[in-house]
Parts: sequence; structure tokens; C-alpha cells
Amino acid sequence: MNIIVDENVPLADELLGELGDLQKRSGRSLSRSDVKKADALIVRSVTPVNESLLDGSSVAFVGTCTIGTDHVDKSYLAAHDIAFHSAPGCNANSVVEYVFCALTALSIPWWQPQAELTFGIIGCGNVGGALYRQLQRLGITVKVYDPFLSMEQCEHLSSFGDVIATDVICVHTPYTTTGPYPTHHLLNHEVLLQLKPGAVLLNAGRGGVIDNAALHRVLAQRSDLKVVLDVWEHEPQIMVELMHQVDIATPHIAGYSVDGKARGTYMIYERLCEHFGLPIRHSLPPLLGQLKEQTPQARNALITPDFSGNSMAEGHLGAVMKCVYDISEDDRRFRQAMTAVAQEGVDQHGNKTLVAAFDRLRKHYPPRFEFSNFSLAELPVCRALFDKGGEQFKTPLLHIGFTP
Ligand SMILES: NC(=O)C1=CN([C@@H]2O[C@H](COP(=O)(O)OP(=O)(O)OC[C@H]3O[C@@H](n4cnc5c(N)ncnc54)[C@H](O)[C@@H]3O)[C@@H](O)[C@H]2O)C=CC1
Ligand SMILES: O=C(O)C(=O)[C@H](O)COP(=O)(O)O
Repeated sequence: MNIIVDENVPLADELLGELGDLQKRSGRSLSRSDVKKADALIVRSVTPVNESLLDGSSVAFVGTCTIGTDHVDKSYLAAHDIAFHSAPGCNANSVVEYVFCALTALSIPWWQPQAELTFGIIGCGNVGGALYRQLQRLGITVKVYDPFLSMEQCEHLSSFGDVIATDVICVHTPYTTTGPYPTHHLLNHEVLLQLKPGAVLLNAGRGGVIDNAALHRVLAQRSDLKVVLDVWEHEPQIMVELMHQVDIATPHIAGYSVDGKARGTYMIYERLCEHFGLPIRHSLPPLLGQLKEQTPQARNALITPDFSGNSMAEGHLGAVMKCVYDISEDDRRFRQAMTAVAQEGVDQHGNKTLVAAFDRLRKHYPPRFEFSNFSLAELPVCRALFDKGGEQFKTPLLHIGFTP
């Protein structure tokens, strides 16, 4: 079997190597000649999979190791009897952790009941649903807009207008341009102007769900808003002026936990084996274990936050979260690279275009493991946190286990 795989698919050798002749290619520039003789094509989100790529090829199976599928022409695949699979939910937990780390970095006091924050979730599937359940466990008021769900599926369904009027709005829809509820520019200029004073807007779905030019105009008038963008309209060709206006800016890495990406590959490996009638010889935990072994931070698994100088629970929580995932580092690297290309025409790695710089940040993304991999060290300090009412550490949000 001939398998073509995006070079950025982790565990490709371990899982796919023994199934046939495995050829790795740049997902961004995959061409018709690359896939002509392939039986299976394994991509991530940067490869448009459509007639122009597949016409005349022998591809019988397409798998994307991602949740999103907007880069795939599913009608074309169905019409040509090409099997298609994605990896639903593979990195949902990673995105939810991104959301909480972003809010903590912005000092949004989501853990304080007295803050009485109301959350709005737009799109309540695997990602939005996981976020919803965490917020419910924390006792936070949540309003959900998802026209494809019923009250039986989510008791806090609300109108779009009610969700837009909440304090923290998290966007987790796919990008769609057709159907009864297309998400293209769902948050347009008019909607953005309606956000309540001081609201937080976070997009970790797809860039085009928010009209980025409109957001740029609105932010020029409204400095009260706080915005977190992981995804960008027209990325990797992002609007650099908008990046300068938002509070946290990252290069589409919310789902980039090692665990989430590995899960994505593994799910497609299973589908591929099923499709071609091959035995599933591997399981994911040992492979993840090997990846952890290669990463000093994850190998130790015990985190020792620096609590010095932080007397408030807020500081403690931030210190713990930073040990696992320091989102401000992602924001810093992104701004540095994009600004250098935009102003000086080149970044510190020699990339001369926004596309190249954006792709480099993602290709060389430092290993980030999910919270469930870590335990808090220095138990006395942690006990003290409990005594101070640090109940947040008991919630499954962080999945932080205490070593007795
Ligand atoms: N930033 C990142 O790294 C990542 C981004 N994503 C993006 O997040 C999206 C959502 O992921 P999942 O929750 O796993 O997908 P999902 O398919 O499980 O859920 C999407 C939800 O959005 C709802 N929806 C569709 N159109 C809507 C509309 N017009 N208004 C409100 N809700 C609408 C659907 O009914 C569904 O419940 C993906 O399609 C992908 O584009 C996913 C993973 C990582
Ligand atoms: O799973 C998704 O959907 C995502 O957005 C991915 O995290 C995107 O990662 P790449 O496929 O662009 O590497």
C-alpha cells in the first residue's frame, strides 16, 4: 500500500510505517503528482483535499488527523467513493486547557464564585461541550448557542443574542459557508459592537467565524474588550494589525498538546486499518509514554510551581498552570515572529513571509503535555492551598493528581 502523509503528523513512522510504503510530504504544498499513485492520504488541516488534488489519483482512503474538516471537499470524496475519516474530539481537551490558561493569563477570575462571571459558548460539540461540562462543575453560569442542539442535549441553550451578552464568549464552531446556519462571519461588525463592556472574546474554532477586518475596526474604538485569538481569518496570512490589538495571539496551536495530536494520528491509524482489513497492532498509551520519556518536563511529571511572592489564590493558580502550559510564551513567540516579518521583512529564523513564519512556529511547537500528565509536588504547599480554599485543585479541570 502507498501512503502519503503530512510530514507534521506525529507517530507516523510508528503507526503507519509498517502498513506500506510511507512517503512524507509538506502538507502545505502537497501536489497532484505527490498523491497520484497513493492508496491512502493522511493529512492535517493545512492541505485542501479536493478535486484539484485528487483528480486522476488512486487514493481510496483520506484521513485527517484533526477535528476540523473544512479543508476537505467531502462531497467530492463521497461522489468518487473515497473513504473519509477525521478524528473527532482528538484534541478537544487541549483546546479547553488553552481556554482556561488564556483566561488565567488575562487575570479573568473564573475560579471565584463572587466574580459572578457568565460564560457564553458558541458551538457546543466536542470542544464546546467539554468546556461546558467543566464550567458546570465549577458552578459557573453558562449560556450556549448551538442551533443544531435541542434542550434535551443541553439545558442551557440560549439565543445568539443572549450568548453575545455574556462576560466571556468562547467560539468553538466549525467553519461553514453553506447550510441553514453558516458560521462564516457569524460574528460580524454589528455583532461585535453589541459585546458588553469589558467582555472577553475568545476564538479557538476557525478564523473566518469572526470577521477579522470588522474586529480590527471595533477594537480601534473599544479598548474595553479583551480578545484571545488562536485562529485567524485567511491564516497563515494573518492581519498583523489585528494581532497587535488583541490581548493573546497564538498561531492556531490550541489543540497542539502532544496528547491531542497523537490521539488524532491514532484515530486515523485505526480507521485506516479497518478500511484495509489490517490488524490494529498498536495501542496509544505506550507510544505516548515514549513521547513523555523524550520530554524532560513530562518525564518528571511532578511540577513544582514557584509560589514565592504570590500570596493570592490567583497567583498560585497562575503559577501552577504556567508550569504545565505557559500560554504567554506562545503569545510572545508569535508576536516576535510576525512583527519581525511585517516590519523587517524577515524573522530570526530567516523566514521572509508571514506564511513561512507562521508555519515554522507550528512545525517547531515545543512539546506541551496535557494537565492529566502532571502531579503537584511539594505537598505541604498544596495542602496550604486547600486550607485557603483552593478548591479549584480538586476539580477535574486540571486533572492534577496529588501524590500522597
Ligand atoms: N484551534 C484549534 O487548535 C482547534 C480548532 N478546532 C475547531 O473547533 C471546531 C469545533 O470542534 P468540535 O467541538 O470538536 O467540533 P464538533 O463538530 O464536535 O462541534 C461543533 C459544534 O458546533 C455547532 N455548530 C455548527 N454550526 C453552528 C452555528 N452556526 N452556530 C453555533 N453552533 C454551531 C455544531 O452543532 C456542533 O455542536 C472544529 O470544527 C475546528 O474547526 C478544533 C480543534 C483544535
Ligand atoms: O484539529 C483541528 O481541527 C485543528 O484545528 C488542529 O489542531 C489544527 O492543526 P493542523 O492540522 O493545522 O496542524
